[in-house]
Amino acid sequence: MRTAFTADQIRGAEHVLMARLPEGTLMQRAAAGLAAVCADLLGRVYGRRVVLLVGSGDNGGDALYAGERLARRGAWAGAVLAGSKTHEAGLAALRQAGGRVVDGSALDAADLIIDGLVGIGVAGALREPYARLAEDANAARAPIVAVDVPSGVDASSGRVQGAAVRAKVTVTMGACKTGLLVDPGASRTGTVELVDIGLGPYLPDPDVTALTRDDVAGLLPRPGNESDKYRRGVLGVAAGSDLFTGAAVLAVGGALRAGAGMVRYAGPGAPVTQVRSHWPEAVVTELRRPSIEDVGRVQAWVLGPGLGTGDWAHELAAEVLASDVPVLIDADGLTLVAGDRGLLRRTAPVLITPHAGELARLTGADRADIEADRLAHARAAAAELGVTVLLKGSTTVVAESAGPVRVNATGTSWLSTGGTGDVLSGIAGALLAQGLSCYDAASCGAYLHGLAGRLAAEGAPLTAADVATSVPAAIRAVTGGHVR
Ligand SMILES: NC(=O)C1=CN([C@@H]2O[C@H](COP(=O)(O)OP(=O)(O)OC[C@H]3O[C@@H](n4cnc5c(N)ncnc54)[C@H](O)[C@@H]3O)[C@@H](O)[C@H]2O)[C@@H](O)CC1
Ligand SMILES: Nc1ncnc2c1ncn2[C@@H]1O[C@H](COP(=O)(O)OP(=O)(O)O)[C@@H](O)[C@H]1O
Ligand SMILES: [K+]
Repeated sequence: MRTAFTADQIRGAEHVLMARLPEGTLMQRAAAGLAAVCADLLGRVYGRRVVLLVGSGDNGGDALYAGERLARRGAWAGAVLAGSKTHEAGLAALRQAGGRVVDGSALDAADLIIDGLVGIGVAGALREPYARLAEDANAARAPIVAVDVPSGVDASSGRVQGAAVRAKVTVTMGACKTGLLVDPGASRTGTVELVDIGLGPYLPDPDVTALTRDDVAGLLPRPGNESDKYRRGVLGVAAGSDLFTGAAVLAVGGALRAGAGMVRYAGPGAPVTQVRSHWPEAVVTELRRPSIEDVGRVQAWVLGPGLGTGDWAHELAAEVLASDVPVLIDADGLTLVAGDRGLLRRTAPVLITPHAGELARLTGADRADIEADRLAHARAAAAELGVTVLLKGSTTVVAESAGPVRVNATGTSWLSTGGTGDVLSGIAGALLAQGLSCYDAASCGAYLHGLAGRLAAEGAPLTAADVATSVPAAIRAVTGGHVR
């Protein structure tokens, strides 16, 4: 499990550790790790031009001491001093090693730029001259190594409020910061390299986690020798309408590929015809009235993709939500719930899978605000509605009212095409039906969906149906595909 922490959590741990060590020890550990990553990136250090962007805090100190180390190995090291004050001991060390103070024009001829403007001590958007220096560094041809976090990215949320450095590598000290895993910050971060400064024993429970391949392999249900289709878990899918037939086909497809023992599809005539012709494996009930009475037993429901939002859909949603099994609510199901919160009053678990626009409809928050601070909004919605929230988008996050938020890192922007969300609801629904909790079904579902997207795309456009087709390959990639 990967873990990440807020700036406050890191500061708290650093405080305890620092009290036990001689002054300056942590900064030297940080600078040594930073210089090693820079040297790797440069290949040859001797004679290369390294420009340090140095802010007024300890982040600038890290950069100066790393510059000192590179200068001792023969690099040309020039520090641009951006703040009203400078880490004096660090600057003296740099000078001692042959480094110098330069102005921003040195960025143009740099082979490598070290961003030590600000780290976890920053509040709000970058001020001048930091903001302009961040933009000049982005415009230069040299790669940027960010110290701790790319300056301009909020370490605790991933929020970017103005100019921000776009790093090739972020060398983060002690532990990963939440903002490095969540967009928009994550897309400024490049590769994350963690430098161990001995913080581990002093860290609290993480703010966010990200499942690794091994975690997912451990969580995914597999049929045992005694399994049959009912014991593996039957998923009901209430989706599709005469207007939207594709959503039903895609949700059922995602569910079948993700290992449901059986999928029972329930809907009106037009999607029924489509689901039957695409998926002979599904057991289909054509609904003449909005009732699930004749559908048969299921262990979980997916409710909403393409369902419509009229009275018929509302009645069907009420019936599904009156059942005593977990329900995943997506798409039109979310619009229905937004108009009638009372539908959520139930004792069995609920997993909602909105994109930012759907969450905005549910909570009244502004869509742009949700995209700017996904974690806070997902957490708040989970607490307010009493459900598990999987918030889709460039970074998918899974939140419950308490505990760490799970962030998914497997996605690809090729997934931003119509219908891929319907496939995700089928995948996560199938995992719910197989007995995973909402939290695990959502986070494993997002992991497999993202990976299936990557496998389907291979750097070119994909369709939602391609994503469903690639789910078994994604599962094989996760589990090692043992033949039993
Ligand atoms: N505390 C520790 O034990 C360690 C800290 N380390 C480094 O220290 C960093 C934190 O250092 P600091 O707490 O000094 O904070 P930073 O260096 O991150 O930033 C604080 C400075 O930035 C200025 N500032 C704040 N908001 C700004 C804005 N919007 N625009 C421009 N300037 C702004 C402040 O006036 C202050 O001088 C970490 O990110 C890490 O790089 C490492 O040396 C490892 C050990
Ligand atoms: N830029 C992106 N990077 C990674 N994944 C993305 C991106 N944009 C969208 N996605 C993913 O694609 C899917 C789109 O779902 P959704 O918005 O519900 O579309 P639809 O309703 O058409 O199915 C979600 O899983 C989302 O996380
Ligand atoms: K930085």
